[in-house]
Amino acid sequence: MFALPRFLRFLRSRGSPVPPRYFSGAHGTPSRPPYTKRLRVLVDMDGVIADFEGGFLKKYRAKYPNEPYISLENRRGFWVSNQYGELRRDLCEKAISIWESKNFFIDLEPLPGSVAALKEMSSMENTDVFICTSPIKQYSFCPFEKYAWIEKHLGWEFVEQTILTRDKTLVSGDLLIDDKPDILGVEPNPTWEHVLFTACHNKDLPPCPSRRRLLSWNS
Ligand SMILES: O=c1ccn([C@@H]2O[C@H](COP(=O)(O)O)[C@@H](O)[C@H]2O)c(=O)[nH]1
Ligand SMILES: [Mg+2]
Repeated sequence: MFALPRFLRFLRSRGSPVPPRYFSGAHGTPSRPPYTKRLRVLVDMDGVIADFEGGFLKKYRAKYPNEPYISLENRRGFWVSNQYGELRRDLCEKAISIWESKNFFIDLEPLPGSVAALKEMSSMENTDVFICTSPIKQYSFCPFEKYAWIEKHLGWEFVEQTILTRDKTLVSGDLLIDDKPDILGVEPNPTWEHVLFTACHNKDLPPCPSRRRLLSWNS
């Protein structure tokens, strides 16, 4: 399990220079002196840099003060709507209504340390950082607000680095930092290695020796 400083050292070790014969452009000309292979890090948004779970619970309790709720301590499983539906069938729709509402995504708080960590990673030599996030299908507000959130908290330059996709397996990268335990799509062999970001809903999953975990953005 990584804490942030060790994770940053790991990134530095992954972004090491490679000899020119392994990395050249057209006609054998060097593509990017001094012959380095750049490390491409894909970073998820909800549950990794934006506090989706905390923002959801706050707005759910404000909208439905008399309904039962699930504390963050007791959250299990990636899908909030499923766990609320198991609590009581109609609560599934009530949960969905929260993130389908205007201002849900723009109002999310950054997770502690996430903004500084993204800026630090993107300033590292030979490292490209992209935000890779799945918008909800009810698209009235979510895609716009995700871009607006990124500009607000990370700056305009990160908007250029943003990928909105419902299928992350189609995006190429070296690492994908994501809180979802199973990232599936049409591509059975994505190029990236999934680093599981610890969140309230996945904290109790048994350790998996083949998968790295990042504990948080704080050291
Ligand atoms: O119960 C839920 C919980 C989350 N969502 C939405 O899924 C995506 C998750 O995106 P990631 O890029 O994997 O973080 C996000 O848009 C949530 O709003 C959901 O639909 N149901
Ligand atoms: Mg996520």
